[in-house]
Amino acid sequence: MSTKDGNLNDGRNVYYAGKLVEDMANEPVFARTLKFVQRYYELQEEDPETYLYTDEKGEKKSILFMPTMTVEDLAHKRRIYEQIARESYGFLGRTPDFIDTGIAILDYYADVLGKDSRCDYAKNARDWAARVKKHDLFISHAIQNPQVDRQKGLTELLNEGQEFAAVWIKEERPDGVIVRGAKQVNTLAPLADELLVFNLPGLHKVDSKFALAFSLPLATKGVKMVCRKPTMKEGFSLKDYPLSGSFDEMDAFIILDDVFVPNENLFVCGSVEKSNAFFPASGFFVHTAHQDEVRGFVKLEFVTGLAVRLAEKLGLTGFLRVQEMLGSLTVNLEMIKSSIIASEITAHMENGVLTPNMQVLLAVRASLTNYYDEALRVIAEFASGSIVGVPDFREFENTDISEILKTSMTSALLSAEERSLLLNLAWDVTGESFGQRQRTYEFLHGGNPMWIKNMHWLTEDLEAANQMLDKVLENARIEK
Ligand SMILES: Cc1cc2nc3c(=O)[nH]c(=O)nc-3n(C[C@H](O)[C@H](O)[C@H](O)COP(=O)(O)OP(=O)(O)OC[C@H]3O[C@@H](n4cnc5c(N)ncnc54)[C@H](O)[C@@H]3O)c2cc1C
Repeated sequence: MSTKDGNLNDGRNVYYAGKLVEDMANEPVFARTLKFVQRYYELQEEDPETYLYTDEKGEKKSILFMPTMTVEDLAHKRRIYEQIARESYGFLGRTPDFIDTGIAILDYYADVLGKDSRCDYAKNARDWAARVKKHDLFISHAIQNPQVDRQKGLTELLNEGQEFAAVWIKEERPDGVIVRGAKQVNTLAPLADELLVFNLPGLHKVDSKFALAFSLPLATKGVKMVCRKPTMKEGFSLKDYPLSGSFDEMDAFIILDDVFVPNENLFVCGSVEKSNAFFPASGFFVHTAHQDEVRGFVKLEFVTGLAVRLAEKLGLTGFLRVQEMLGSLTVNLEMIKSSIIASEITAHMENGVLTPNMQVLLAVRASLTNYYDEALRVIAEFASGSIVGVPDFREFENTDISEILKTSMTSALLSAEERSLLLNLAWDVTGESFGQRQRTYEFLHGGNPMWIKNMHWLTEDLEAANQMLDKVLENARIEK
């Protein structure tokens, strides 16, 4: 049973539309998206030269598991991320390649996890990475805690009786721990093989009960995934909903209801210091960011292309204001493309792995949120009221109205049906719940932009700026 095989009826507890899902394949919202997630595996069969590599044991593995040693390795992986993202036009954010990037280098970073009297966490992480690579498992990740009260610490909340404000160690046993709690959103978890649970940095000394990182199969007893409402519209064709008809990237609220985590699945247990180190010091943060920004670039490319297409087909390109708006979008796109390449060229060796420049990737992440929004605003403005004047596509087959409808909606640039298709695509991206979820995703999935910017200025190299400032101030000071 695995994502790769597509048989997900392994006893996992997925709650959707008010009931426990009996057969995942019978729910279109899962089945249709799964097909696109599985493209990741199909590409390996279709083009093994590009999508596989030979590891140190001489075994063929997904190229995503290849540790990056040279700038060309990073560039090669970028091209792979791009191709995988193009399968969903960038609208599936958490395809298997995202966590694969961290698994690829975990061997090199695992020592940071150390060991204690319970177990050897570094070995656990290495064994897990080897298993994930061998079976090419799809790992979903759950980091962010439910938004209960961000002004209070986790221990304080637990003492107040909030058992689901985060995931905590309820009971310690010689062979493992019982954990309880929740994570607020986990994208594509219902379709994955395993769940990787960990914390962002920020635990306090008193929070040792919350200091955890572990992975579990989704069918583990006590793991409950409660899905949000669908954005996919059933009963309509792709002509009406070209994107939302295919790519509902389901998000779920994760409940861990007294779940047993065996020692061998633990990567952190009880150490606040290790929990705070897990994301940045395991290499996951930076390597997943490389994949994530490339995927974001593909999506930005898609919406930029859509804006240009709309301007052309709706006869808007003669207006100076429209030309400036389009230029702004293509400038944004070029900035993102070049910056991703810059993050590779300015990479550095870390723990024996060539690691992209995080400062550049964070700049991309912070900018993408704004650039994506800008493209959406341009699309909405260009498509204007036309976007909500598009009929149900079935009207084009309705003999009562079809002829006059086609005549009245056709322009010199577009037939009625082509015009409706294009506007439906624009509506999917800007207006539909699908588009709104995608917008929220771009704004928040990589962390609150507030924190990204906070991190960025604190770590920016401003030495040259400071030297100039010192010089100009000194010159002014010494003037007689
Ligand atoms: C569509 C979507 C998919 C996602 N998928 C995943 C996933 O698969 N796995 C996963 O782990 N996460 C996922 N996320 C969660 C994502 O990681 C978080 O939403 C994101 O990190 C923001 O955190 P938050 O929602 O807890 O907001 P918070 O950081 O709590 O921010 C909420 C508000 O409170 C303010 N605030 C919070 N703390 C402070 C403070 N200390 N000081 C001042 N102001 C503060 C913020 O400015 C903001 O206005 C997803 C999110 C979205 C929207």
